[in-house]
Amino acid sequence: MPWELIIWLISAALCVVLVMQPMWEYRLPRWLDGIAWGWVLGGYPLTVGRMVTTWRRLCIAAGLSVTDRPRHAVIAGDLVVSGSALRPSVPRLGLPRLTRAGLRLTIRMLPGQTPALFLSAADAMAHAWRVYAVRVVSPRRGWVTITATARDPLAGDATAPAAKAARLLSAVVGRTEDGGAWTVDLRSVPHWLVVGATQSGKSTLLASLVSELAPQPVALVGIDCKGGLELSLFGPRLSALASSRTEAAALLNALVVEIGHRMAECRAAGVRSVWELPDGVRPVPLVVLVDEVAELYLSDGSKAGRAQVAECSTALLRLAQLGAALGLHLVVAGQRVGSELGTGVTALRAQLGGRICHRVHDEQTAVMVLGDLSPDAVAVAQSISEDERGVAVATVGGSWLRVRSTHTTTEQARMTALLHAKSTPDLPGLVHAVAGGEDS
Ligand SMILES: Nc1ncnc2c1ncn2[C@@H]1O[C@H](COP(=O)(O)OP(=O)(O)OP(=O)(O)O)[C@@H](O)[C@H]1O
Repeated sequence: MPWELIIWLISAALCVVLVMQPMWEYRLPRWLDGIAWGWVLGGYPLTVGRMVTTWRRLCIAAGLSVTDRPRHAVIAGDLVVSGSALRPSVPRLGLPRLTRAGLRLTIRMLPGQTPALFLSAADAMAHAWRVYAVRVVSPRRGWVTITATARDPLAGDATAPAAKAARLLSAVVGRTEDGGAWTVDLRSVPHWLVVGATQSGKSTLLASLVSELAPQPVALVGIDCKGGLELSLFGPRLSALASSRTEAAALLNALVVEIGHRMAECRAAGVRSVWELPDGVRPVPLVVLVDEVAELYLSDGSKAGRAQVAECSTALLRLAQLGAALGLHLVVAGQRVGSELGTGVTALRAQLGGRICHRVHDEQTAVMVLGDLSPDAVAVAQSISEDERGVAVATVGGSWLRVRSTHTTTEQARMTALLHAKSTPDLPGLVHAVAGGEDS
């Protein structure tokens, strides 16, 4: 049977299966819910066909080919002809593996090639394969992983795929561009920095995070120097809330004292972290949410103001440096975290290993958030438009991904906080510190 006929028969069979989708889809097991069958049965085979047929031409046109022959040849005596070899080598196309929203393949680079070459060819690949976007990362030396996304999975209403956080301090806060659940896991990455212009979706992300952490046995502590406007929504589920810089300084100092106690406990038990303490003895994990961090660093110029900024800055830095092993986690949000706020904020930023960058106004902000960990993500963060609220670039498992938070409304956040108010751990030391700060 000629190949053409086999391909035609397979295509016809796939078309019939697609047309009959309503008749068989409801019989499928639940774990197959939400699969884009149009992509699986139609788009995926077509895209693989395009990849196979265009790969060689694409590599040559996009500069991904190499030639192992010399660029000139001696024809006779001192007559030399130079030029490009007629048949350059191209990297071997790996096996395209199906994902929920597209496909992924791994390619071994040829000697002398660098990931930057493939990175700059990403747009050409998306064009040749007619997919929404292509992303290239290099998980290990000599290899690149190419992820093609069929359509933008972050467009439209952003509800996270039905997934449950697997363990304590981990929260499913939205979805990723490859169609999976976006999980912020504070046990793997203890501290996070969330940056974005006004109305980009920072508070909504914090609301999703709090909604996920609220049912867990953790203490949530808020610092919101915008008068508590944002975080007071979660009031019933917060163990303490500071709504001015004076209160914040008092609360941060009380947290430093708390981690001092935890350190002493660990030392007495001969362990290196609270996670090694037995269940009944281990202190409750603390998650400190800071909204608009710049407010902690901006002083009115007075001596007292400067002293308070220094106090907050030192305390936050100590918490970031020592907190992870002692069950204290920071989630710090703001519009900018530049060096204009002082050296303290730069030192703090270096301690916040998890980064989430929403839409930003300028390149420097994106560089500040992602430049040191994922320089190739800077341009992607800058391309987030005003309409893409809640869309961000986030560091995920040593790499980065475009993500979108679950759209948690003010009302939903308030209800969740009320519902789980009973699980709020009592931390009188922190509450007294805030009250003391309020009085002074
Ligand atoms: N994931 C999302 N999906 C849909 N809409 C969203 C999403 N995230 C945020 N929004 C919408 O964007 C708007 C701004 O969101 P949000 O208040 O979280 O931004 P922000 O960065 O905290 O702003 P500000 O700094 O001014 O407080 C809200 O109207 C919200 O409903």
